Amino acid sequence: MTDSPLILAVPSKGRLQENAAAFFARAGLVFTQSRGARDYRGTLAGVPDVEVAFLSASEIVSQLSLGTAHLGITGEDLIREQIPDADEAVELLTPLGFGHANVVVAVPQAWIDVRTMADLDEVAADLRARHGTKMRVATKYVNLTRRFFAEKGVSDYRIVESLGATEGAPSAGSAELIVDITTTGATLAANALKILDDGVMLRSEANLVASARAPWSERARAAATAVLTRIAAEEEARASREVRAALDPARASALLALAKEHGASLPYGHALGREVVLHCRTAQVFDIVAALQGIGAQDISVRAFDYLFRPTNALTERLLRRIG
Ligand SMILES: Nc1ncnc2c1ncn2[C@@H]1O[C@H](COP(=O)(O)OP(=O)(O)OP(=O)(O)O)[C@@H](O)[C@H]1O
Ligand SMILES: O=P(O)(O)OC[C@H]1O[C@H](OP(=O)(O)OP(=O)(O)O)[C@H](O)[C@@H]1O
Ligand SMILES: [Mg+2]
Repeated sequence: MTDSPLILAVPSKGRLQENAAAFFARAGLVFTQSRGARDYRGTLAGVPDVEVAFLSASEIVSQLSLGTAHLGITGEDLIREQIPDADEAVELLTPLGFGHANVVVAVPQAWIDVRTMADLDEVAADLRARHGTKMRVATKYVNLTRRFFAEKGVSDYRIVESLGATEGAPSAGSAELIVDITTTGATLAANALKILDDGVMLRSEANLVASARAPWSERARAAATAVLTRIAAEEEARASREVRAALDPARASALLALAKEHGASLPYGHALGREVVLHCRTAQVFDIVAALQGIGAQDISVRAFDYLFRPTNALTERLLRRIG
């Protein structure tokens, strides 16, 4: 255990799979499934001490929670639903910009007077009075639903656990309303359901998640640092540009002021003769070019990077802060 490798859990199916593989590929991290396609374990080409586990998004959450995986990619909705003490068990290192979906409370469109969570109290009272039954909520997000309904002060209801086709429950007569995940809203619309005005329980997306309970051996830490450093260097590269120009060395102080004003850096110094090299935020490029022209710079070029390695990065720092 003291020398265990890093276990990296990645989605093997479903919506997150392709995006997750593309995310690692961008950072030059390529999975190899050594013993054929039916093998649900793999490695990362060129990165030692990493074992890749191919699992469902929900299984990834279980393993992060138990500490049988160190790092994983999964949806925040599943983290919040499946781990009661999520903030103790895991650290969300960074949202990944894909797998966006909202967990929502939806009711039949035909309920024209029901618009907010508070209106559900009346629905519940009405059901009780007329039929002597409890209002039923179909969902697989049992824990998120209990927490959210309690926060909103709605208590007179019963959960009907649903493992698929949740949106069909109201028309099938197995529940009055639902809690489910939605992206485009097409499935809700197809089932004549509407989201309550204050019924968005969680805005979820895929996250890179670290387990606080996994055995973080020296080997696992070093491997995680190698992986996170590459991911961070690729993100930093996309957010940055290099600007080069020819500039009269006598304009050095104007150059320093320009760099400061635009939040750019002069990584190789500002007194190297006529050639100047700036690193800046991608969004600042054209402002900086104009400013450089303004102080007499010539032959200005702008380049993108594949990777940009800084002395430290937010991902590694966040992990190390958490696991000590
Ligand atoms: N429109 C969407 N519907 C469902 N999940 C989505 C959607 N968009 C993104 N996700 C994210 O993807 C995660 C996994 O969902 P997905 O349906 O791909 O998994 P799955 O492997 O099919 O699991 P299951 O069989 O339990 O649905 C969700 O928990 C959520 O975080
Ligand atoms: O808002 P939309 O874009 O219509 O997406 C929402 C639907 O997608 C998911 O189902 P999925 O296709 O994953 O099938 P599943 O329920 O079997 O997982 C989810 O459970 C919703 O039913
Ligand atoms: Mg699904």
